Amino acid sequence: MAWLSHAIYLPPAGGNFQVHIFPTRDRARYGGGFLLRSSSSTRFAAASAACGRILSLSEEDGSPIPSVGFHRSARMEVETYSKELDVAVRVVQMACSLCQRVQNELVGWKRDEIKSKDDDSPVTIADWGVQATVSWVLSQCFGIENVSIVAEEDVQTLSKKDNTALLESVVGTVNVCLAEAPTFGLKGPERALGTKEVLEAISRCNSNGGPKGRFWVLDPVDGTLGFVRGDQYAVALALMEDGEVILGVLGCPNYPMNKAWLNYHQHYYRLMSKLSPPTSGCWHKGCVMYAQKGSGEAWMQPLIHDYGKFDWQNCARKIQVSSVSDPAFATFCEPVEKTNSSHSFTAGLAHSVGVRKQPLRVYSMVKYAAIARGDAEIFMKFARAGYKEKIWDHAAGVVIIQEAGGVVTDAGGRPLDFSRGIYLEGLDRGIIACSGALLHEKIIKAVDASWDSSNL
Ligand SMILES: Nc1ncnc2c1ncn2[C@@H]1O[C@H](COP(=O)(O)OS(=O)(=O)O)[C@@H](OP(=O)(O)O)[C@H]1O
Ligand SMILES: [Mg+2]
Ligand SMILES: [Mg+2]
Ligand SMILES: [Mg+2]
Repeated sequence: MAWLSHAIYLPPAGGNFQVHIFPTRDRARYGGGFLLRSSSSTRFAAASAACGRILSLSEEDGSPIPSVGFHRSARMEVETYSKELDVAVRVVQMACSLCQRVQNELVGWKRDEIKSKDDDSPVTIADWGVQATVSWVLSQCFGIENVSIVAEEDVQTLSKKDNTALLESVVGTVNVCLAEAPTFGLKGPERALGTKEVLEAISRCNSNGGPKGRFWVLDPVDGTLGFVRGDQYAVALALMEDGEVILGVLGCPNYPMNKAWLNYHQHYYRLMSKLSPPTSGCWHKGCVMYAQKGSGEAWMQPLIHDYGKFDWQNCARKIQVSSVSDPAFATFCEPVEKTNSSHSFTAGLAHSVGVRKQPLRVYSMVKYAAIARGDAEIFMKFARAGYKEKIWDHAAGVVIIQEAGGVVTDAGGRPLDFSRGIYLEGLDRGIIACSGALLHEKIIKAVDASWDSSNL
């Protein structure tokens, strides 16, 4: 925890600058928090990035700051998350490397290595492997007693007697990945983990979330269906504090830094690797996006295979949502599977607001990534009645879109509530993410106009 005193922040490296504080009325974007503005616009980025979540604000004499107005001088208690963000980005990079290795071996997979869960959704070595790896690394970096994780997978299937070969594969995959930790600037285990330790690491992710305290939210492989089909998927890690998403990191191993390579990627997979990749080096490496709430910035870096040789902060580039606000030129994306979201309802909505392009159907939170970096303008998801959205399917993506300048709410225009356990309780009808407020408002109105006549 750090203090911003008299509106002058002294960064650890020295130097100082003024920070002006504005209460924000933009609840959908900032959840009613405070915005920081430095006295010089060039310093704004540094100021907001340097400041973490604001815990309290008061006048110099300690009296509370009124809720409106402009403050030149204030005391500000902030929580900084630089270590958490650094570790989260590195471990997501490691997890992407694990997934790529497993996906590349996919062709040789036996069917029994892809398991079906009770809801018939698939789960693989990569899902368990990433969950074990992230859990182990976070515990190692922050202390086992300080780490609480809400995550998708459990050990039920893996612990069954007839799945010992599968469990062995998971343990092997985790150990190969953890052995790489030093190349990502992280500490690996002194000796390979045993079966018990891997199972423990997976099962430790048993937090139920909620409105208080700090916990991580992990979807080890989001879009497992896309993953097993050789298509898009994401590794999603978020940090929550007192019910708010503070950090979001999204690893997208098949989503190239440059959109132009995406078509190539799809073509490449369709032809089952009969093509040789383009010569431009890292086309296939995918990307990792990340953002810290309230910073007003979102970043993207390529998948990196050797952190030791890489100055990752310098190879990151800032991302921003698209500036297109005319629906006629907008692209809307949605889930691939129509069982996950009503394609007919969104087609009607798109038509009624004047969207002309065909929907971009993409597996996983790569849809959030597409909005955050301006490859698409609208994301809509309307699950069937009775389905409850889980926080790990959205947390990381939401904060990244918001910090890249976009808007994410439910269909009633309210922010998604991540504070009520593992589900997005109280979600009104569906999820709408847009690059800007204008498009967002149009979609919300269109939902209201057509909801009653829908079968949802
Ligand atoms: N019935 C139903 N309705 C809505 N959502 C569901 C449903 N079943 C599953 N899921 C969750 O959807 C995650 C994948 O969502 P997507 O939006 O990427 O859908 S799709 O794969 O593109 O069709 C997927 O995440 P992963 O399990 O991590 O792949 C699920 O949590
Ligand atoms: Mg799943
Ligand atoms: Mg998921
Ligand atoms: Mg998953």
